[in-house]
Amino acid sequence: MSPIPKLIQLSSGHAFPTVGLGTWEVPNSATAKVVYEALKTGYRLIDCASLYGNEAECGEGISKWLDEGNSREDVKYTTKLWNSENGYGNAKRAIKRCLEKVKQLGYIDLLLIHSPLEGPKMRLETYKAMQEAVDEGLVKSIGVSNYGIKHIDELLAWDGLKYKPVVNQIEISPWLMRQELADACNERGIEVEAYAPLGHGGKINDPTVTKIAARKNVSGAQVLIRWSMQKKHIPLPKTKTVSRLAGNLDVYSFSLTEEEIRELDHPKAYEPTDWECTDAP
Ligand SMILES: NC(=O)C1=CN([C@@H]2O[C@H](COP(=O)(O)OP(=O)(O)OC[C@H]3O[C@@H](n4cnc5c(N)ncnc54)[C@H](OP(=O)(O)O)[C@@H]3O)[C@@H](O)[C@H]2O)C=CC1
Ligand SMILES: O=C1Nc2ccccc2C1=O
Repeated sequence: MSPIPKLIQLSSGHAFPTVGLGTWEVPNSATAKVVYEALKTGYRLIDCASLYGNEAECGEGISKWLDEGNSREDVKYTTKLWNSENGYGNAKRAIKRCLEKVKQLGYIDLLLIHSPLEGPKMRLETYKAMQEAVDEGLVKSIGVSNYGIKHIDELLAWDGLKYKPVVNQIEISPWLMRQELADACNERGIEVEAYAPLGHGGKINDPTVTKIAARKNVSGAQVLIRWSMQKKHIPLPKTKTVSRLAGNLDVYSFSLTEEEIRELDHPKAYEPTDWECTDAP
């Protein structure tokens, strides 16, 4: 297969890394160091959310790396508006709060609506505030998370749409393939970001994963991250363990065969590890 590039271009025109670091449940006391070490290791995408409570610490880790002479354009920082931050005025205030937490960065690269759960009116009002944040230069690109096809099509059909969502961040792994949703995103020019690509850590020691990992002389985590990349997702593996960072990013120099991909695929499985709201009304 042809090599997977380190960067792709989003529909907003901005470059975006093909693997990122998840930061959910990274303790506040560890976040700045993990993020800084991740950037030194070569990560260029940090995924956070107002829900996670460690936005300021992510900003601290990124700033430390920038202070060493690195370029702001080379790192992408994502955050997400939580359900309670939906609604036009509410979202406007929340966006300011998000930016205030990482003010050294100057802007947010990618802002997502965390879920569709608040219903059609709130979803579109929130998105209106997000679009205005792009116009105000607070945010570079906007997108959605946990959206099903009907939520995406609602947004694409909205007469107020000015900036298409660049990504849909959803849980996808070999045990939750969501092929129809992923295909629909791709057909609409929306990149799929894969959260919980390691099954929240629970699939790293799966027997098939372990067998393939041994054959390739890589770790189980690397096999799962590479599976995600070969499905054209942008995986967001999380680790709070500095010694695991390098391995989880060392996923560009080997590839899985079509046969190995087939062995890993579980198209009939349905094993979400977090929440499920792609089917919300
Ligand atoms: N938009 C949304 O609704 C959601 C978004 N997300 C995003 O996706 C990210 C990733 O998902 P997450 O649920 O955290 O789960 P992951 O699938 O990334 O798994 C993380 C777990 O795997 C462990 N792990 C990581 N690397 C290795 C390794 N090389 N060897 C052994 N164990 C390893 C981690 O342990 P340790 O940390 O102890 O090293 C942790 O327990 C989140 O952090 C968040 O940024 C996640 C859920 C929902
Ligand atoms: O990373 C996350 N873990 C979660 C668990 C429940 C709801 C949202 C999330 C996240 O965004």
